[in-house]
This record gives sequence, C-alpha cells and structure tokens, in this order.
Amino acid sequence: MTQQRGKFITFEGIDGAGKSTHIAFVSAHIQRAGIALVSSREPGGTPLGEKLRDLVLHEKMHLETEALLMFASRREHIAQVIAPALERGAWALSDRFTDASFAYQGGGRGLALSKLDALEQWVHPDLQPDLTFLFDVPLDVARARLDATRDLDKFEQEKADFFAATRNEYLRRAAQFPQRFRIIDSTRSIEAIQAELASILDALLAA
Ligand SMILES: Nc1ncnc2c1ncn2[C@@H]1O[C@H](COP(=O)(O)OP(=O)(O)OP(=O)(O)O)[C@@H](O)[C@H]1O
Ligand SMILES: Cc1cn([C@H]2C[C@H](O)[C@@H](COP(=O)(O)O)O2)c(=O)[nH]c1=O
Repeated sequence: MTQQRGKFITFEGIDGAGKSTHIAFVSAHIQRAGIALVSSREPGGTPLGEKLRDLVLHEKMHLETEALLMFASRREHIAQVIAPALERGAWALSDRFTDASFAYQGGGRGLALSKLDALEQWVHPDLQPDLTFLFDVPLDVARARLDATRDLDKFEQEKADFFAATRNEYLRRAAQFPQRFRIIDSTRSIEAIQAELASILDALLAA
C-alpha cells in the first residue's frame, strides 16, 4: 500500500501577533490524534538555516540579499525536513514559510512581487501548505505584546508603516488563496483562539 502524504501546516502573522504561542498547542492536538509530526521554523529549521537566520535577523543587507537568504534557508529546510516528513506520512509544521517573504520582503520592504513569484517557482514549484493560519492583530496590539517581552531583532525594530504594509500583504495573500488560509483574530484570549484552532484541525484530521 502507498504511504499517504502528510499535511503541511504553516503559521504566519506580523511579529507579536501570537503565532509562536499556539504552535505547541497545535502540535499536541495533532499528536493526540496519533499522527507523527515535525515542527520547525523559518528562517532556520536546519543547522545551515539557523546560521542564515542569525545573519538575516541581525545584519544590515541589500533587500534582494535578504530575500535570497530567506529562500536559501527555505530550500535547505524543504530538502532536509519538510519533504522527507511529508513523504513518510508525517505532518510538517512550519513557523513561517513563503507567505512571510511576500509579506515582509514584498509588502514591508517593497520588493517586486514578480521576483518573489520567480523565487517561489524555482525553490518549491510543487509544494504549498495544506493549511496556513494567519494570526491577525492590529499593529498597536502586536507592538505592545513585543515591547512587553523581549529585545527586538532587525525586523521587530521596524516602524508602524512597515508592519502596516506587511499585514496588508498577508491579508491580500489570504484573499488570493482562501482555500488554504484561515485568518485567526488574535486579539481574543489564548483560550478562545485555541478552541478555534482545535475545530479547524479536527476538520483537517477528519478529511
Ligand atoms: N491572544 C493573546 N493574548 C494575550 N497575549 C498574547 C496572546 N497571544 C500571544 N500573547 C503574548 O504575546 C507575546 C508575543 O507572542 P508570540 O511570541 O507568540 O508572538 P509571535 O507572533 O510568534 O511573534 P514573533 O513572530 O515575533 O515570534 C507573548 O508574550 C505571548 O504570551
Ligand atoms: C520566513 C521569513 C521571515 N521573515 C522575518 C519575519 C520575522 O520578523 C523574522 C523571523 O522571526 P520570528 O519572529 O521567529 O518569526 O523574519 C522575513 O522577513 N521573511 C521570511 O521569508
């Protein structure tokens, strides 16, 4: 019998929207259904990808260098982690994927979306998430959450207009691909959000 391909789930949102808070919950919910999974992040997810992450989150660089490094990290992540997991029937969870490149490098920084389309076609022509959670909050809510918790990296130090453009591009992508995106209103309590995540996951588990 052929092994059924696993599902690929991605988590997106502007910094501070709350996506990382919910990944452990999603992971535990899927594992309770008896499904093996891998959970990783972008940029990063492999030893090489984590080195690229350190560079791209802390060094100033040309916008196109930044986009290329995001896709370099992604190429390695797909080859080493995501594709092998899906092929053996495990599910793969990724804290950010290509929608983040469209939102941050395209929306936030203004890189032509046609260049991102070309990179996407080159790096993963046949791979798209089965489900993308977009954790959505107004900018002031995200900023207040970030300020309360940590030292800010290069992206997190960007100004409100950068995040407004990033959020708009996320919402544009969600409207473009409604079959895979679920927009999660992340102004609600963590418990209310997790009840919604559980019901979306249960539908996917039953499919
Ligand atoms: N629904 C929520 N209500 C209140 N606080 C929240 C909520 N979700 C997350 N937080 C808090 O906001 C902070 C940022 O959350 P988290 O790290 O999950 O954000 P993030 O979107 O993953 O950010 P980044 O992308 O920068 O890693 C954390 O302190 C978290 O506890
Ligand atoms: C994948 C990807 C990420 N980014 C940015 C978005 C965030 O600011 C950081 C990653 O940090 P996180 O808070 O741990 O999610 O990187 C990007 O600009 N482009 C991308 O493709």
